[in-house]
Amino acid sequence: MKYLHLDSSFTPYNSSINFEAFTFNGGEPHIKILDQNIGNEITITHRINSFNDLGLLLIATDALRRMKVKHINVFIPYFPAARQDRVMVSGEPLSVKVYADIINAQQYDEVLVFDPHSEVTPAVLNNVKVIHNYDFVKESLSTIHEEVLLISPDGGALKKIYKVSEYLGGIEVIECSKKRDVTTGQLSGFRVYEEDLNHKHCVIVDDICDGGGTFLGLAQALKEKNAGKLSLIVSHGIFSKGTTTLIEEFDTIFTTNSFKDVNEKGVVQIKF
Ligand SMILES: O=P(O)(O)OC[C@H]1O[C@@H](O)[C@H](O)[C@@H]1O
Repeated sequence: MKYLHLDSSFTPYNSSINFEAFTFNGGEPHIKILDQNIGNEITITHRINSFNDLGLLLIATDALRRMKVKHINVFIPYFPAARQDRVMVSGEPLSVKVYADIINAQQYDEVLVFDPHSEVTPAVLNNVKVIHNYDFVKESLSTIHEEVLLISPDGGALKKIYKVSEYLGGIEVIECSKKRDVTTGQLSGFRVYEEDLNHKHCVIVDDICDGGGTFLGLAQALKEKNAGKLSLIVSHGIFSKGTTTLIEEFDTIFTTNSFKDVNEKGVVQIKF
C-alpha cells in the first residue's frame, strides 16, 4: 500500500508518493504525480479545512484514477461540517451531507474519519470506517498519574464517553448538560450531575474545541462542585480563539493533529 500525503505537515504514514502541487493564479489547485510506478492501492491522507483543500483531494483522486490505480482509500481525520448535521430552521443547509455526497461520488474503497461529531457523518458516507477516540484518550490519560473522573459536557457526548470509559476499564463518568437561554438559544451555563467532586482530577472529553467557550464555562461549573485539577481532551483542536485562556484554566490540553498543528506549551498534541 502506498500513501499520498497531500498536506506536507500531515504525514501519518511514512512513505509518500512524490508529487508537485501548486495553486494557479486564478486560485485553482493543481497537482502532478511524479512517481509512475505507484501500484494498485493508494490511501490519500488529507486535512480538509477549506474548499481548496477539498479541490486538491478531488483532482488528486482524478489523477490517480487516470493512472489506473484500482483501489483508492482516503483518510480525512476531521470531516468537514460534521457539526452541521441537522437542519434546525428552514433555510439552513445539511452541509455534512453536501460534503459526504462529493466524497461518495469519488467511489473510494474506504473513507476513514476520526471521531466524527455525531452518528450522522458515518451514516451519510459510503464505505466509511470510523477511528474512535479510545486510543487517543488512553494515550492522553497515560500521562496523568492519579485517579481521574471523565467529564461529559453534554448529552451529545454521553454515548461516546461511556464507550471510552468501558474501553479504559470503567473510569467513573460525570454527566453534565448545557443550559441555554430560552429566547436566544445561547449557552448560559452548565448543570453538573454530581454534588461533590471531592477534589479529583476532572478530565473533560469531547470531540471538538472551537472557540473554547464550552470548556471554560464547564470548568467554572466543575470548580463550583469542588473539582481538583482540570484537563481537557479534544480530538479536533480548532482553537479559533487561541489557546492562551484555555491553557490558564486547564492543567493539560490534549488534542491531535487532525485539524492543524499546534505548538503551544500546555497543549499536548498526539499525532497521527
Ligand atoms: O465552545 P466551543 O469550543 O466553541 O465549541 C465546542 C463544543 O461545540 C460542540 O459542537 C463540540 O462538540 C463541543 O461541545
